[in-house]
Amino acid sequence: MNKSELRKKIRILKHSVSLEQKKTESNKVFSIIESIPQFCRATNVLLYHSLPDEVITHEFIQKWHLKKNIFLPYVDNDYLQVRKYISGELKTGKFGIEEPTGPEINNLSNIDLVIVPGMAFDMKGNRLGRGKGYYDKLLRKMRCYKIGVCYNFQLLENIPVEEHDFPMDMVISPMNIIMCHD
Ligand SMILES: Nc1nc2c(c(=O)[nH]1)N(C=O)[C@@H](CNc1ccc(C(=O)N[C@@H](CCC(=O)O)C(=O)O)cc1)CN2
Ligand SMILES: Nc1ncnc2c1ncn2[C@@H]1O[C@H](COP(=O)(O)OP(=O)(O)OP(=O)(O)O)[C@@H](O)[C@H]1O
Repeated sequence: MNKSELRKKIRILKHSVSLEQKKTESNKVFSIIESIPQFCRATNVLLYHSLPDEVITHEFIQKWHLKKNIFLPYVDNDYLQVRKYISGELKTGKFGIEEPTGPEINNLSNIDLVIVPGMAFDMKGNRLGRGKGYYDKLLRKMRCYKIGVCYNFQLLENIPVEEHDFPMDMVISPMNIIMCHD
């Protein structure tokens, strides 16, 4: 199956999960994240503000934003830029995503951990995104630990990989913790 066929398949599967189920599964994913050392020792965490079909981050952002520095991406033409999340300071951007309006950071090397959404991930840490290449371009500029998060049905044995795709170090679903490097 190629990338666009896979996206179609995942989109259909996403409709079979209720909001209640999504909330329960998202809580599981983020309680796993709270237990892993890469999160515990991180000061600066790049998260995402979830869309309705993604692992839900809203409560997690609220819970942690005063204890750690939480950063969120925003779409700037063909690239993602990063801003610090400040409570309540969000504005709907391109694609209907709530984006931060706080101070912009240029130095991505200060980010300790990035938590990445995806349409699907595989056991090697490969990621299938929404097909715009935004995260691929951002992640290759970042040296820090990268965790992909998804629901169980989004974790696949293999997904097609292209040269520009950037792999995760770990993938977490409610039922699986995949360490992607040997
Ligand atoms: N919550 C969240 N924030 C994110 C991303 C994401 O995937 N999730 N991004 C990850 O890159 C960036 C935004 N990229 C996005 C790219 C496409 C679509 C989207 O809705 N695409 C439609 C098709 C729209 C079109 O082609 O015009 C779709 O998937 O149905 C959304 C976000 C930055 N912020
Ligand atoms: N590092 C890069 N530099 C330039 N173009 C890139 C880069 N990475 C990806 N692209 C372009 O982005 C397009 C979409 O790539 P792909 O289908 O892998 O996106 P994706 O990872 O699924 O999406 P996203 O990262 O936005 O969630 C491709 O046509 C590719 O040419």
